[in-house]
Amino acid sequence: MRAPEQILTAEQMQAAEQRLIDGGETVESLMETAGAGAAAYVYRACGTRSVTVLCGPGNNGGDGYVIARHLQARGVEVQVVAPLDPATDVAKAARVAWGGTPVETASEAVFVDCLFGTGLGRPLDDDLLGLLHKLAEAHDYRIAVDLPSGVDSDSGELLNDALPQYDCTIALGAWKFSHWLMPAMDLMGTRKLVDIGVGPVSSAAHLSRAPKLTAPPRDAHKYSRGLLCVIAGDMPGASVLAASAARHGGAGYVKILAAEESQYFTAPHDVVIERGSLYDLVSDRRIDAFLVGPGLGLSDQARARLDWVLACDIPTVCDADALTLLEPSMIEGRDCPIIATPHAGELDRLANAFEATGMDRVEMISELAEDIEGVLVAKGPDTLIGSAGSAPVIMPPAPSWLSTAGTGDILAGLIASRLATGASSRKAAEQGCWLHGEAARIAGPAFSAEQLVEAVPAAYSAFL
Ligand SMILES: NC(=O)C1=CN([C@@H]2O[C@H](COP(=O)(O)OP(=O)(O)OC[C@H]3O[C@@H](n4cnc5c(N)ncnc54)[C@H](OP(=O)(O)O)[C@@H]3O)[C@@H](O)[C@H]2O)[C@H](O)CC1
Ligand SMILES: [K+]
Repeated sequence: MRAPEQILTAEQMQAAEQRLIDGGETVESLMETAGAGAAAYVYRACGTRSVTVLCGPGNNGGDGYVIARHLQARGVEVQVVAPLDPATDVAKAARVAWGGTPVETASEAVFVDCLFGTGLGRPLDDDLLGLLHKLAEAHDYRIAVDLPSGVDSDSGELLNDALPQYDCTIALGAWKFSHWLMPAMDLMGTRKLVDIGVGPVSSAAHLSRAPKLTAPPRDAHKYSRGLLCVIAGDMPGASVLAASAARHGGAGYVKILAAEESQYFTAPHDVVIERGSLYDLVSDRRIDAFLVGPGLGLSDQARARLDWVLACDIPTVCDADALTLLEPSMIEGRDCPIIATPHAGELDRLANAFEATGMDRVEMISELAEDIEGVLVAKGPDTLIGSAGSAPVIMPPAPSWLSTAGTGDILAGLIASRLATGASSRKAAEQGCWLHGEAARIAGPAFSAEQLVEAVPAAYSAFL
């Protein structure tokens, strides 16, 4: 069984390679499969346009010699630039099998970067970086094999300040984290994956798969579909926006719970505003989920409201100000999960509050999910979802137009709505993110938060 969405660390990739070799493959056969698969992608993208392959000293370079040989066999004119001789036996053999003579530099149509892959251990030195840029600039179509040279495979960090932008990146065997994490993600261009027989790796991270949502059963009613209560605070506008979005996320009934003395505000007619003491309002046994945080404020009253909601031990989404106020003591003794939806700044604050510091972002998200005994949605251009006891999930990139005020409130509302329908906390988080990203695609360029909300029903139908 293939696992095309799994995302492997360099170490997991090596172990998977070793299992294939233990199962009868050889490094040579793996490199041949990888190189032939990559050459097929290059040929499909570029036909017989002339190609320059930059080969490094390791097996990424080895791939490059295999690619050069396969392209030449298809009648493509190929130059190889090899600033460093092959250091591994299999790469040396690949170079011999290619049989050509490398050139110092070249200026053709297509550039194929096989300088470094998952074995990059340190920043490129100035000579190599200069050559990489010079070749990239001398070609009008740029392909990176396995990874753009200069990125760190596991973290998505760039080991050199400025690296070339690619039109296409061909991953070998499995996705690596840097294919889907910023800033490396931005260099990739379109991403392709060459299957070399790597099977499922237990506990591997994976790309989130589009959800399959359903219509309510025939005998459904608003309570059976789920009652979500959004807690209003000092700035009710954010909770109104979250509640407006939640109406379209699957829950059958959305209310806003507001303190008696809070400022007057309005909401769409199909969102009920209940005013009164929170103690009384949250005691309704029909409540299936809470959303607390959007517009909550950071006052003592806000902290008290958060404390009380968490003490109810009902599935709860904590967003925005609730993440600034959240302390470990507030979730002690809870059985029901919480879903935290921090942006980068709130993530750092949570990491300090829960002492999950000194680790890279992927580890931190998994650690924090364990600490809050729930799910953590680390929002960004590369959204990562960590959940207690499970491997991390990475969301496919969503439109950059989401970088506008209010879209965080909307995401929180959609996740909370999914939670109210009875979806598990991890599924609710993924489904909410999918609805959010699809609504953004449907809303098109330069949408406002309100237009994003209006696009959610069409987004929902995309997953039915
Ligand atoms: N995973 C698979 O299924 C397959 C992967 N393939 C390809 O193999 C590479 C990984 O190969 P590896 O040799 O481990 O790594 P690299 O090719 O990236 O290069 C490592 C060599 O480069 C040297 N190195 C590292 N950093 C630098 C640097 N900044 N400057 C100069 N030299 C550097 C390193 O030597 P050290 O000095 O660090 O000891 C290594 O010599 C993978 O990405 C795939 O492309 C297989 O082809 C097939 C299957
Ligand atoms: K490369």
